[in-house]
Amino acid sequence: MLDASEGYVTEDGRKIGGVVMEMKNITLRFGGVTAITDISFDIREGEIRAIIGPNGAGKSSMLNVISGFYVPQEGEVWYKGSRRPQMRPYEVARQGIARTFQNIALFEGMSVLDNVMTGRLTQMKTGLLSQALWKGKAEAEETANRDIAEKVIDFLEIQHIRKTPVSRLPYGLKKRVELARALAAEPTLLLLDEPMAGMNVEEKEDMSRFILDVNDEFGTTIALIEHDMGVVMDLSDRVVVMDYGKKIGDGTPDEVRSNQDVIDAYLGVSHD
Ligand SMILES: Nc1ncnc2c1ncn2[C@@H]1O[C@H](COP(=O)(O)OP(=O)(O)OP(=O)(O)O)[C@@H](O)[C@H]1O
Repeated sequence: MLDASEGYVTEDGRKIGGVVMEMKNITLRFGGVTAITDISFDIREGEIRAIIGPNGAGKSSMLNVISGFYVPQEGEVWYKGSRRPQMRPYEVARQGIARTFQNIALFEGMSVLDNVMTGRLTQMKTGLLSQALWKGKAEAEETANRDIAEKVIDFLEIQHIRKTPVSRLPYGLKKRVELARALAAEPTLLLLDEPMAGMNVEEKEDMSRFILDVNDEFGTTIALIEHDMGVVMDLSDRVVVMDYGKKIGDGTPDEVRSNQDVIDAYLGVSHD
């Protein structure tokens, strides 16, 4: 089992640090529907952590609790060693948590570069008033933000489309632009909601490589939901398995693969 309090070393030699986020006994209800029942798990620094489970298991709801979009009726969210008080999603984003969405949420009429720049908004320090009063300061911040956006664009190999309106891009590239926008916020924790959904094999391979490269190059901790089991098992260091709102498995891909509850609930059935 991988539960050493100071972290662990992965099979491929990457050092995983201490706990960066901890969900403690989370219960989330929508009226009479209990989407999440008493779930606890942690996410460690530098880790790629997957949340899997059949349709309706509560995975997106859990991601929405992490990102502050939903407030659970019970339980505690701990981030960087402190209990997180109730916060609005933009405040959570300011704390270094960025996300992508299951259904692409980009500004279709805007260029790739401008979309990626919107990822900097949560990090901007200069308000409108000081922008008016201190033009120089605002310009310096704009330049710094643009530099970060360009760096991310280079890293994800989308320079050639930086001026192209998003509406003209194929699906796989839109997903990559969404990843770029999330990365532009320089997050500590990156949440990916089905990053490969709807992609062909080649696009999935590209996306997997970029996720691994982001983790490796920037040390970004990543939590992701994904249905493609091959992808999940290849990418992830540890996997949480949910079923009907409950946690039925938690461990390395090998541990999860051989867990009978998981096999019964999920792995024996095709969800593509
Ligand atoms: N906003 C909501 N209002 C009411 N019920 C909801 C809401 N969001 C989710 N649910 C319910 O909570 C349960 C968990 O849904 P959730 O979308 O979190 O599952 P999921 O594992 O992400 O599913 P999928 O793989 O299909 O995306 C489902 O029964 C769903 O109908």
